Amino acid sequence: MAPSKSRKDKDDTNNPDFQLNGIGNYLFQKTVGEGNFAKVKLAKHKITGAEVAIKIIDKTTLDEKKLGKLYREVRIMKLLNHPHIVKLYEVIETKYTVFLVMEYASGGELYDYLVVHGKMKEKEARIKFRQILSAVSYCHKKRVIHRDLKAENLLLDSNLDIKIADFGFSNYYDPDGKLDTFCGSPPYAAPELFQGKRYTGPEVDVWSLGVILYVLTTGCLPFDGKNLQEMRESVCRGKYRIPFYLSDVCEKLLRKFLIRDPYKRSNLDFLNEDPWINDGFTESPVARDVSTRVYEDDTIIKLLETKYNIPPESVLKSLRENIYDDVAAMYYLLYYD
Ligand SMILES: CC1(C)C(=O)N([C@H]2C=Cc3c(O)cccc32)c2nc(Nc3ccccc3)ncc21
Repeated sequence: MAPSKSRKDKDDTNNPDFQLNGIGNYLFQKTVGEGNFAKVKLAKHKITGAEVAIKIIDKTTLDEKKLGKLYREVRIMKLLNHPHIVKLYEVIETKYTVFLVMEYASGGELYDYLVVHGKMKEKEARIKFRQILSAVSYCHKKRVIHRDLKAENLLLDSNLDIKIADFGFSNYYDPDGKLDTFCGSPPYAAPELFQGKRYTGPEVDVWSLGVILYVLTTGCLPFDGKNLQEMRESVCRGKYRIPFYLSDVCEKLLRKFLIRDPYKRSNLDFLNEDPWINDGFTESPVARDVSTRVYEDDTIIKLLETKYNIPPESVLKSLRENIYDDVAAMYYLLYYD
């Protein structure tokens, strides 16, 4: 941590970038979130007026290992392009700071939504849960696991649709390999993580999804404890109360997620025929790849050229070469507007 100055203000760092009122084509508006290495500000794109959220990471506070994790998070965010995952628009890096310009989810955390509105009816929970499953299944197909799925990381946009955020704990996984980093938040962590066992990857997200389904439909956590030891015992015992109002099909679905044996709780394919998941829908949320949104949309490229004098070839170059620069950001901001 950079030596703190005598001033007691929030920006307790020597990093000059933290005193800015904007960066690139963006003007900061207000702080939306604050962590120990990063700050997230709501910002406005000067040219299109679009609202974005900019995650500002102070590199001077990161050691080699944490810096490596940051660049891995950015690489993974660049890979992901799904309607229910927060979109990365632009990456701006200075000597001291990384600015991740991302989609702003104006509805805030699903966690806060549940605190305010209480548990969801199964019909509403199904819609939200299908969105979450579609996004997580998309990640798993790209060999990416999130590892910190929880109600606090599930954001809502202005239509109250799900936007999965915070891939800070995410990683690639090898279907034949093993990972051993204990990640995530205890109430959502799979038993094998508490037991320090190595794991493949998707199965730890599958457990967290079971906890999320329980939280959506009951407004409570299935496993709880007043300290980590009690929490661990509760999770490893794997017993949780089923409220009377929960439907049989929902109870059966919970049982498919909250299986203590990681080898039985393998991946999300079991959802294709699940009656609760597919009630009222013709297609499973994990069936096919709904995610790749159409890119190189001619109308947007034309608009960028006529209204903003951006040559089409430079837009296509940035999009095709996965360069998250100001040109790509213009395209995304107009495309998602
Ligand atoms: C850039 C990105 C993805 C991000 O890192 N955060 C932070 C910041 C606060 C926070 C949180 O409270 C939970 C998860 C992620 C985050 C974002 N927060 C939002 N909206 C929001 C709006 C009102 C309250 C909370 C979040 N949109 C996009 C992001």
